[in-house]
Amino acid sequence: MNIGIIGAGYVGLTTAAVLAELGHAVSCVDRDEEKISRLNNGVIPIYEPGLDELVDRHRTANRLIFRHDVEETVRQNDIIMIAVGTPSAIDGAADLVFVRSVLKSIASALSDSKIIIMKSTVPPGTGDWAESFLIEEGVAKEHFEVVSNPEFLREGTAIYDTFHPDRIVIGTHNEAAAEVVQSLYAGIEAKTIITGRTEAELIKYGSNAFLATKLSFINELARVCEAYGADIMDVAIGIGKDSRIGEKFLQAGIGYGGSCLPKDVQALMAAAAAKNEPLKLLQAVAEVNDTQLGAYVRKLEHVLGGLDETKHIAVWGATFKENTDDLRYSRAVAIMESLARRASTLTAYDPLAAPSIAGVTWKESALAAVEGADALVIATGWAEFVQADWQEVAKRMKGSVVMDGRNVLNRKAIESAGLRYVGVGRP
Ligand SMILES: NC(=O)c1ccc[n+]([C@@H]2O[C@H](COP(=O)([O-])OP(=O)(O)OC[C@H]3O[C@@H](n4cnc5c(N)ncnc54)[C@H](O)[C@@H]3O)[C@@H](O)[C@H]2O)c1
Ligand SMILES: O=c1ccn([C@@H]2O[C@H](COP(=O)(O)OP(=O)(O)O[C@H]3O[C@H](CO)[C@@H](O)[C@H](O)[C@H]3O)[C@@H](O)[C@H]2O)c(=O)[nH]1
Repeated sequence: MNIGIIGAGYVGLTTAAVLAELGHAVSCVDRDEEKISRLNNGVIPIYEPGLDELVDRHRTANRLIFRHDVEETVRQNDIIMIAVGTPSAIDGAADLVFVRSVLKSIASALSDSKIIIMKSTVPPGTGDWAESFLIEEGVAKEHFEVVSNPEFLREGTAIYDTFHPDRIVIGTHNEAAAEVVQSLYAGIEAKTIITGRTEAELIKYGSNAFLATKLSFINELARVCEAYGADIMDVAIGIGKDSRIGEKFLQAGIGYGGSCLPKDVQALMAAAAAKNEPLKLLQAVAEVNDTQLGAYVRKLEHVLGGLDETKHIAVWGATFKENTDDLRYSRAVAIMESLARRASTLTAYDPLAAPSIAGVTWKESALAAVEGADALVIATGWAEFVQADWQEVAKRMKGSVVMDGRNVLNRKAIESAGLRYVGVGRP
């Protein structure tokens, strides 16, 4: 099938590459001309394991093309997929400015029958609104069908997740359209859930809100563990073994970040509040996440016997999690911003990113960053940090404190190097 994907970001680019691999002819369009010209020169603008190889293969075979003319892409493809960003507005609601602008372009180009797939994460009711918007813009109802098809991939494992989703959700009451959308994914083995449009939109928000709830739950329980001298890692294993709860997403740490969980929790709260249904549970989930970092900085302060201008702190990690270059709502960046206001020297290293943060000096390697440090904070769980040479780290540091903000390190290896291990919710 001919598919036009609008938005060449983490979702658009990954989906485009996977659909090309499944045998479709895909045009991926972005208004960012520089991004498109880089893609046409074989430069992938984001880091996502396996993406470059897949894009390269299909671009060279002409099954995947990159362009920046949205209207032309709409005219030439029967299936249009919207994968633009839906960031948080000031009040936390999803800002649909990019979606609206894409719909305007679609309206101006649409003349024959199209299926418009909403891949972007959008609030409940957006599909209905998009349909009314297109009609108001003069498009005949019989010329299009808006279908919700939310995306559940995780950054860092986006290609794998797209080929092996837990489920494919298709939101439409139009059977013919549902069949066409389902056929796009032929070759992928997954349960397909065909439901209403608003239900599909809420499945996406409900999923992210539930994942965030699991994380804030375990992070809050980690605080109780700390107070009682218990180990959250053991507690989480015991809890997760109950199949009704599940073992995944129970890793305590300095809080969840990224471009999705924080914004989608806020957007669902805003959507619910707009209907006079304030979500108290999610409010608490967000609050726990917002205070998790502060609790950890206070712990560092306590362990160091004060955090002031005499201290040199090293931080490993900048991205919001490992295996991505994405810095959006990164807790690692937030912890550096907080520490930079208090410590005299802050050195940092990340394998992929070195964002400009006042007071932070970026080093070329993990070992260079710890030179002379009183304490080391692990803010992102990169494998490189897990596998560090702790004897060498101990030699280079001035102090001995290793704060494992992601509970990923091998405690024994650290302690046998003479260093002091401090995790989250661990004795
Ligand atoms: N990143 C993820 O892991 C992930 C996973 C699932 C769902 N989502 C959702 O998918 C959507 C996209 O997320 P993302 O992370 O890929 O965003 P992104 O910011 O990486 O990419 C969005 C792209 O859309 C382009 N764009 C914006 N307006 C445009 C327009 N009018 N015409 C053409 N291109 C335009 C931007 O230039 C950008 O390249 C969001 O709604 C997000 O919540 C993201
Ligand atoms: O046990 C865990 C798991 C994750 N995290 C943190 O939670 C955040 C989010 O992680 P993850 O969900 O793996 O990353 P995303 O790529 O943001 O993926 C989420 O957001 C996407 C965008 O909506 C969805 O598609 C995915 O299903 C959903 O997992 C990161 O800061 C992680 O460090 C933890 O602290 N402990």
